Amino acid sequence: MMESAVAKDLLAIKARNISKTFQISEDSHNTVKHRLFNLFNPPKTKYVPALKSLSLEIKKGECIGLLGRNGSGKSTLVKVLAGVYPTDSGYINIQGSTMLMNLGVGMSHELTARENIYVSGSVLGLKIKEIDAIFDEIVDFAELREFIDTKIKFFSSGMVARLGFSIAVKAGADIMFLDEIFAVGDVKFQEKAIKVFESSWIAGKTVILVSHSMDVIKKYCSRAAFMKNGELKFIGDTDIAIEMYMEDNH
Ligand SMILES: Nc1ncnc2c1ncn2[C@@H]1O[C@H](COP(=O)(O)OP(=O)(O)OP(=O)(O)O)[C@@H](O)[C@H]1O
Repeated sequence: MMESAVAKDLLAIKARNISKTFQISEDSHNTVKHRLFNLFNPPKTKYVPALKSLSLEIKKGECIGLLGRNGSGKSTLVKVLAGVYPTDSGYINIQGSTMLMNLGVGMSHELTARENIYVSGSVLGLKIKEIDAIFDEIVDFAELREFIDTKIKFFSSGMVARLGFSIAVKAGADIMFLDEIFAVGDVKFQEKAIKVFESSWIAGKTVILVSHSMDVIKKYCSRAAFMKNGELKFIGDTDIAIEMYMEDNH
């Protein structure tokens, strides 16, 4: 067995041989006629192997980039590591609290901004009193005070994303999975978001950054991983990972 190169207490994430396959049922029997003629021919099940026996180690305090073409498995990987999806097989060890951020995910559109702050905070493990204490900061950061009691189904997508970002900024976690977050809000909000990202996340947390922006990956990541068809093809030097990704795009 290969021994870990890094002492266990220095690792934030250790994953060994993790796999995830999605099952999709392809129901082509949409019409009554189709159904009648296909009574004995059930819908087909398709299997999508999104992660194929993948292993990686991420050190505490690292900012690591995750590259790969659409559908290569990046979002599935961060969701599995953040505990959103179970794996089919393999082993994952996470040291610290985790938070997954992507645009608007986890928000309930039938609830108001206020209610969403409390629900999201609870999901992140905060007690009601702890949410009370950061509530105003979240609302101010998101610049959504006048809409605080509005159901978020009436928000623009940028407003929903701002709310999600602000909750993540104020609630925080040891390990942040950031899936294409730099597209949040308008330019003014983006500048504010980058400032927070640089001062409190890059400086003090473990960050896994999914981005199609090579400039962002180059600027912040000490290492990067390249994925293709559910496999981790490379993890290491950022420039090499970027080169592999660029080649895969040709
Ligand atoms: N919930 C799901 N149910 C079924 N299949 C899924 C699901 N989520 C992802 N997949 C499939 O798994 C594969 C990997 O998808 P994933 O979203 O992880 O890719 P990605 O690298 O994040 O892509 P993108 O750059 O477009 O965000 C794709 O083939 C996708 O169709």
